[in-house]
This record gives sequence, structure tokens and C-alpha cells, in this order.
Amino acid sequence: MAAANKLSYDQVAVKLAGLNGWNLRDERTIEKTYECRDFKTAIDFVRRVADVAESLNHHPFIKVDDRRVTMQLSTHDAGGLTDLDFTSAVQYDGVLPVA
Ligand SMILES: C[C@H](O)[C@H](O)[C@H]1CNC2=NC(N)=NC(=O)C2=N1
Repeated sequence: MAAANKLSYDQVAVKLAGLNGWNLRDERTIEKTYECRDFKTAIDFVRRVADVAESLNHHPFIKVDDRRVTMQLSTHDAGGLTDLDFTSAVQYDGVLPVA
């Protein structure tokens, strides 16, 4: 997949406004912390996120702290934020916890 185009600060601001709970960490990274029910649910969430990441060939930084999962998205190939980061964010928000 060709590297996506780096978005301008204004484009990032508009896209960020359409998301829930995602914040700008620095000029090239967006971040969100998900609160899961418990540690094993958090790990299961990460497993599902990994499947999405593989399908998009776009891989997040992930931190697991007990039941909190922090995700950071950036497009290294473009040196900033691209549509791929926002597509990933929407898909991660749609990853459901185990029933
Ligand atoms: C060659 C391959 O497409 C690249 O290395 C992909 C893999 N996953 C990636 N993930 C992220 N977050 N940024 C990238 O630039 C990136 N590039």
C-alpha cells in the first residue's frame, strides 16, 4: 500500500472533532485510552485490534495498564497523521468487548 498523504493541522482538527475520546498527543500522534472491564477483557480487545491493524497494514502503539488500553496512532511512513490513522481510530472504536 502506498504511503498516505500527511494531513495538515486543520485537516487533523476537523477529523478529530468527529471522533469520540481521541486526542492530539503531539503534532504527529493521536491517542485514546479505553477502559475495559478487567485485564483479560483488555487483552482480548488488544487481540481484536491486532486483527484490524493487520487488515489495514497499519499498526498502533499499544499500552496495557491493568484494564486500561492506550492506543497511539501515527503514520511513520508519512511522518505525521494520515487518513489511515483516522480510519484505524473509527475501526478500533467499533471493536466490541467479549460478550
Ligand atoms: C511497508 C509497510 O506498508 C509499512 O511498514 C507500514 C506498516 N505499518 C505501519 N504502521 C504505522 N502506524 N505507520 C506506518 O507507516 C506503517 N507502515
